[in-house]
This record gives sequence, structure tokens and C-alpha cells, in this order.
Amino acid sequence: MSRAAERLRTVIHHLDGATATIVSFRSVERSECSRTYSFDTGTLTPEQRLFYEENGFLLIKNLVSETDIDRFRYTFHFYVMNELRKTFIDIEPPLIQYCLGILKYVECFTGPNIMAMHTMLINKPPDAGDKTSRHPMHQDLHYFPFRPTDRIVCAWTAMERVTRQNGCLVVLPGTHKGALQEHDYPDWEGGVNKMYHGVRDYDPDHPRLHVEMEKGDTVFFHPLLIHGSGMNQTQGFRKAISCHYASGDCYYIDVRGTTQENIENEVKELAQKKYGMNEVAFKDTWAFRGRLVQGERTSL
Ligand SMILES: O=C(O)CCC(=O)C(=O)O
Ligand SMILES: [Fe+2]
Repeated sequence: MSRAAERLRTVIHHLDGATATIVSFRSVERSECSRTYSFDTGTLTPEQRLFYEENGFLLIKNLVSETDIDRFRYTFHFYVMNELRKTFIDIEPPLIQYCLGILKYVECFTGPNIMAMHTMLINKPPDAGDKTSRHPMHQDLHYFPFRPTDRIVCAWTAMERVTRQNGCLVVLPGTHKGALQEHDYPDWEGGVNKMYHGVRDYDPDHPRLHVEMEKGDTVFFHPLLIHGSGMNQTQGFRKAISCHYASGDCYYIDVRGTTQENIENEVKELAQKKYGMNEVAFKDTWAFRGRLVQGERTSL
């Protein structure tokens, strides 16, 4: 074990024994209390925690089995078919088994009360040449009217090999330590998908990492981490499953008058157009979707 990791282990041990809130490792060295991004639950090694604290993401190789991924793919296919035919509507989202399977890791970021707020199967299409398969660089927190930020985490699992060629995730390590930035539609020539807002200004010289992954590998990342994904230059659909989790102890905030107001308006408009729901509050669109997956739903 490296010296840094050894020191970190001692620090974590000391802190977990002494206080309920863990103190940031860097701050510990400066002996002041501030932010931490993870908990010691015995699942992550000190090195893994240190990596997340410093970089805002953590890759766990081979976390979801091949059999499970194939099952999710199959279930999802049937769910879509049934939805289309309207013969059968399942009350549970078909990907709930995915959300439930990785909680041991999620808990390291959210704490013991866990809500699955948003689950997606992301089916990135082959690019037709207009580069619209790109996902602009963004912070997921832009979409969330709940806090605290550090008790929210995204899990993103590759359902097949994901490379630069088919549009893997691109992250700017360490940007989780910054603030939520203003987001809007990028002015790309070929256009951009609905709701795909991007960060207006980020440092173009910030180091970028292309996160290439094998089937079943899972990356956990902080909602302030600036990330996006490249063009899919292959003929197949690039598939990934993701879930955004938040602590059940998180609370809703009013985003009026903040940079998140533009997404709030867009979501409300969509709810009105698609479901005829008038005056639905932004937070209700989340409260309705969120599902308790562990512990207690105390406030979210
Ligand atoms: O899968 C991707 O290409 C990026 C997904 C993403 O960042 C998101 O849905 O927030
Ligand atoms: Fe994202």
C-alpha cells in the first residue's frame, strides 16, 4: 500500500471512530472541516476512496455480471415492445434489478437511505454524419432540484465494450470540486437532442479522460463532474444502463431565479405537452419518479 493510502486509512479510521461526519482528507491535513464525497462502509479500499475524492469518479471493473446485463437487455426489449402494443404495463421499471444490484457501492456515496431517482437504458445510435450522437459536456446536477449535492451519485454501466469509437464517456477529472455552471443548448451545426444542455464555459485546457470500459464495468460519478460522450462512429447502437441515486435524506429546492430555471421550464412544458399536466412542479416530476431502494425515504 502506498504511503498516501496508508495515511488515508489511518485518517479514515480515526475519523469514523470519532465523528459522525467524515472530514475531507485534504482538509484533515490542513486540520479544518469541509466537504467529503464518500463514506467508509468497508466496501471501497482507501485508494478507491481517495481516487473518488480527488477525481469525482470511480471505475469498478466487472461489477455487473454478463448474465445480468443480457437479462436487462432482454427485459428492456420486451418492455419496449409491450409498451408499444399497450397490452401490458409493468408497474416496476424493468431496470429496477440493476438499481438494486449495486447498492453496496452506491451506499458509499449516498449513505444508507437510498432513492433511485432516474434509471435509463442509453441506446446511443450510430451517427448519421451530423455528429448529433454526441452528448455535450454537462453536470448532471443541472437537472436535479434536490440537495445536498454530495449525497447524489450516478452509476453508469457498459452493456458492451465501450470505446472512443462508439462514444465512451469523457470526463474532466476534479471538476466535481467546482460549482454548478450555467447550462444551455450548444450551438452545434447539426443540432442537438432535446434536453441535452451543455456547460457554457469550461476550461478547454482542462485534462480530459476517455473512459473506455468492458461489458459490466461501472463508473460512479459525482453530479458536478463535467462529462459528456463522443460521437458513435460504429454501425451499432452503443448501450449503457445508468441510474442516478440520491440519499433519502436529500430535500427539494426551489430553482427559480437560479441557472436551473431553464431546465425547469423545459420539463414543465414537456409535462404539459406530453401528458397534459398543467402546473406540475419540477420537483414533483422527480418525487413521482423516485423509488426507495434501501432504508427510509425520510424527505425526498
Ligand atoms: O451515455 C452517455 O452518452 C452520457 C449519458 C449522460 O451523461 C447522462 O445521461 O447524463
Ligand atoms: Fe450526464
